Amino acid sequence: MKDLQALREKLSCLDVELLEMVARRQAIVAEIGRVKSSAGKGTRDYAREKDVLNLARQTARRVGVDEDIGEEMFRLLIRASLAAQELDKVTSEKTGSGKRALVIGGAGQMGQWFVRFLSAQGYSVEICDPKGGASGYRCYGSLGDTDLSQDMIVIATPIKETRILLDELAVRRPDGIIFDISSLKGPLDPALHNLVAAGCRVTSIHPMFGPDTELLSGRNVVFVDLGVAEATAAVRELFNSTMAEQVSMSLDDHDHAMAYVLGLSHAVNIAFFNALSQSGEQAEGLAKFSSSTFDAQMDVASHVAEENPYLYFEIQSLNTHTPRALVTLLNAVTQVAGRVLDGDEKGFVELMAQGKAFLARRPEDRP
Ligand SMILES: O=C(O)C(=O)C[C@]1(C(=O)O)C=C[C@@H](O)C=C1
Repeated sequence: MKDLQALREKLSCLDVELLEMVARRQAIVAEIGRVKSSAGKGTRDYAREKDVLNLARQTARRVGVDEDIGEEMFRLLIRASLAAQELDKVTSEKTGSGKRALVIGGAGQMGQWFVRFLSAQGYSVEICDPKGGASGYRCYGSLGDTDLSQDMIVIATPIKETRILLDELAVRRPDGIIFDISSLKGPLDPALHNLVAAGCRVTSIHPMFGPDTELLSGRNVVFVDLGVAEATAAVRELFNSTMAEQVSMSLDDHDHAMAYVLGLSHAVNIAFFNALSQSGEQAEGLAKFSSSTFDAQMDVASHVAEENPYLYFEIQSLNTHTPRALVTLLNAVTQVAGRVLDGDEKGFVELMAQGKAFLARRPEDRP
């Protein structure tokens, strides 16, 4: 027993040293970030990352550590480097210095993300939300309480509410740049164009990431330009100091894509956990025999089950492209069932081959 305690104490000392070394690494990484930034270089350097990971694998092999563990550790460290360098860049560029921003729906999850993001850029952020705002921010209970004199107005509210707010803004015609972050654009089409017609500087974006996201590398922000180039350029500028991929799309192409990217993937997961819950099986029981595929699918499904069901219903029901996506899903399930129940091995293998060929076309460099 004494030996065990002595060994654990030795191990704890090493763990502390390991973390001290991580801190030293991060200090150097911060310096590298500033050097790259002042030389006008991008934050991410894939070639260098490859070298870092190769060195990690080689060293792991030499010292008798599993190579995958060596690589995993350094992937994690690189992610931490990128997140720190990105935040440093966003904060140091101070794009919003001396300017005011209003986040409507600033108490919601994505609203809070924008409050933090704009504050980091140096904006003086105000919140409009009946639920109140975070402490330290000026807060309005309703749109009627502010004179809308802010330089930037973000609308981060549910889709139906956004439509009403856009109509109100079209009447009041604020001077600032206006943008919404809704998951669907079709339901907002008339209201957005109303604002354009009213002479407002408005654009529409869709951040393709959740409110917990800290690092924008590998994440997409979709821009739906409404013909007011100045507004789109101003909102693009907000993301220029980040590593987010800026993607342009028309309003209809956006909703068409979202019927699959959001609608189909949500529906598959909702169907999956409901099939399980209606099967009579117990989650605890299944967990005992779970396979890696089942665990991975359960993780995604659990994530979906935690999301806001009202928002998820809006994403399904307000998209005119949803019926097509859902019918495609029904057909696909029917096909799988048909080939299995008919004992059609050749057909089943063909289905899997088709899917494999489709998936092989995904780009490799995802975060
Ligand atoms: O070498 C750099 O440019 C770094 O910023 C350091 C580092 C790393 O953590 O090793 C981080 C991000 C880059 O994409 C590559 C490597």
